[in-house]
Amino acid sequence: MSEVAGDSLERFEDSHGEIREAVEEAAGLVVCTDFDGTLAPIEEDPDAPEIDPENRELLERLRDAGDTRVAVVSGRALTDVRERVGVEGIAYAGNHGLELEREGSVVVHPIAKRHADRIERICEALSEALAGIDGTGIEDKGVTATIHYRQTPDEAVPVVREAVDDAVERFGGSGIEKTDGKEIVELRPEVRWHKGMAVSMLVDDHPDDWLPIYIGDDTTDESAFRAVDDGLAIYVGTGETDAHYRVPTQSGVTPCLSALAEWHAGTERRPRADGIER
Ligand SMILES: O=P(O)(O)OC[C@H]1O[C@H](O[C@H]2O[C@H](CO)[C@@H](O)[C@H](O)[C@H]2O)[C@H](O)[C@@H](O)[C@@H]1O
Repeated sequence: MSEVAGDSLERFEDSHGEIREAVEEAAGLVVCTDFDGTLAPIEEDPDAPEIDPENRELLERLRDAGDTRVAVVSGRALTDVRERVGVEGIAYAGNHGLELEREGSVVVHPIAKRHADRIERICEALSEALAGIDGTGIEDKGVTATIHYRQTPDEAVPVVREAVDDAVERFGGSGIEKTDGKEIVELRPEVRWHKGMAVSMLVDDHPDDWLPIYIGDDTTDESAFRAVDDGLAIYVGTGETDAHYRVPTQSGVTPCLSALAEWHAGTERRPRADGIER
């Protein structure tokens, strides 16, 4: 991973020349983006985030540009992220890729589905165990769950984490694993599947000369950055990352999407190898 401060990771805004060239040389774009902290700012209340309206318009513009695939790839449940983004005719991945909607049809990872009842039991146990701890939230997302402690008093955070460990031990068996995110602990089935694999599936739907792009801000986005290693991986933030470029803050995502849309729109379409008009 590259350490951002003072290392070789270039800012998106300082690299317009090379990024524009990559976009203009590509026959098409597969633009995948994370939701929380990327399309929408991080909020104290996990239920509060709304997509920045300009980002919604830019996703629509990219969708309509021709020779593009747009996808939102989120840790939220599929139905939740689809509603928050509100753009029709694009792909969505929910629950870190365990749920994938392409061309209107939804596939849920079959092993993850089988573990959903364990996730439910853990959430129920945690609702009781954490009822007295102000500011702690449990988000049951079906095949995964998120325990939020952003608004929990600092001294109570270890208590929350311990309660999560206990509940997983009692009801999760060996099938449930824990991961950390931004002021959250997430519980998910122990299956070899992550955002990067969902992104690879989306990219593989398209010819090799299309440019894969991923924009994200959190640890779970790192697998997706690696999945687009031959394209553009854009990290939102100032931490360590495997991405190629960074925008330091969420507000930098709009100019980034806007530049990609503008450069792609200005690209002269090459004739397709199969002779079909683009
Ligand atoms: O993959 P993402 O779309 O980035 O989703 C990751 C998690 O995002 C949400 O939690 C985060 O955002 C909340 C609202 O800004 C914030 O309160 C929380 O502290 C963050 O961790 C969401 O609630 C989770 O389900 C997602 O897994």
